[in-house]
Amino acid sequence: MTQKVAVLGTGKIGEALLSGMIRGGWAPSDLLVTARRPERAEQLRTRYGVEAVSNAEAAKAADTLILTVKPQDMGTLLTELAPHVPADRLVISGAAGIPTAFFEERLTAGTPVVRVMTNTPALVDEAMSVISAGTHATAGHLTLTEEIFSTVGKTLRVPESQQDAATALSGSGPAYFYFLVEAMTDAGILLGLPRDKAHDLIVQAAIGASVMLRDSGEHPVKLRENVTSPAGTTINAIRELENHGVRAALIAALEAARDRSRELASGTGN
Ligand SMILES: NC(=O)C1=CN([C@@H]2O[C@H](COP(=O)(O)OP(=O)(O)OC[C@H]3O[C@@H](n4cnc5c(N)ncnc54)[C@H](OP(=O)(O)O)[C@@H]3O)[C@@H](O)[C@H]2O)C=CC1
Ligand SMILES: O=C(O)[C@@H]1CCC=N1
Repeated sequence: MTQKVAVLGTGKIGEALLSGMIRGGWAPSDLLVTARRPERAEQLRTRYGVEAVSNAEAAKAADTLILTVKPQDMGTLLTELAPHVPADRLVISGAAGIPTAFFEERLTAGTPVVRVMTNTPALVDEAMSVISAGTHATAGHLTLTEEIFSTVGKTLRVPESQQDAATALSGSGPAYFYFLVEAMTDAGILLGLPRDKAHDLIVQAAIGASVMLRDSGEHPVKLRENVTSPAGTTINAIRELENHGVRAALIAALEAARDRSRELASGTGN
């Protein structure tokens, strides 16, 4: 039986997933989208050849509903949606922080819910999508969720108790790397390089390091040691990073992201 999937609240993450599913072979006729603004609905129709419908219509017509609104908008969306969602629908949440229990409390008793934290590299099919089952989600629901999200990259199942940590590491993760690239490009400017060249040097270093991290099978410490020659240049840089507490700053930063994910659990943003 063909599965019909609806993406509700098709913003950045919803569109990244939608486009990935189409690249992955899903027929646009099996996909529905919803948007808050008519011009956004029209944009999605034109770009992807999908039907844009109301949230209520999506709930009635699709077997699987993927909710990709901001955590602060999830309560309002669920209030609108709940009367229209039969208990045999699979509901997938892509929102940070909000536990599956939040959905289960608001939807018809027994509705299967799966929580997913993906990231923006979905746009280039290099996402990491971290998946957890709610109380009523079966192995089949998890497999279907993996099928959908594997169109945009890798997937990983974790217990829901690890989702806030996963959000801090991989949901927000790309932003930390962009931040580092931005800072190191500034360093290049300080050292007298033109901005475009500094950007290219750092981005290629990041790509090379990423591929080695993924493919070499070596521990990051070993890879770093291989770059760090005795009395060489790298150890001078590493000493400054340690002097400035960069390791401690990163640990504190990810802990703060994990804490914010926990705060978002209420669906109010507070
Ligand atoms: N950005 C990221 O890197 C990641 C985000 N996430 C999660 O994904 C979710 C979406 O984030 P993101 O894509 O960045 O946010 P966006 O604001 O880009 O997308 C959310 C979309 O939902 C629409 N919307 C809000 N309420 C409704 C409604 N009632 N009916 C229909 N559409 C509605 C918004 O419309 P309008 O355009 O009018 O505001 C917007 O287009 C969040 O929950 C976030 O936690 C997860 C992983 C990574
Ligand atoms: O910053 C956020 O809240 C979202 C969730 C993970 C990445 N972006």
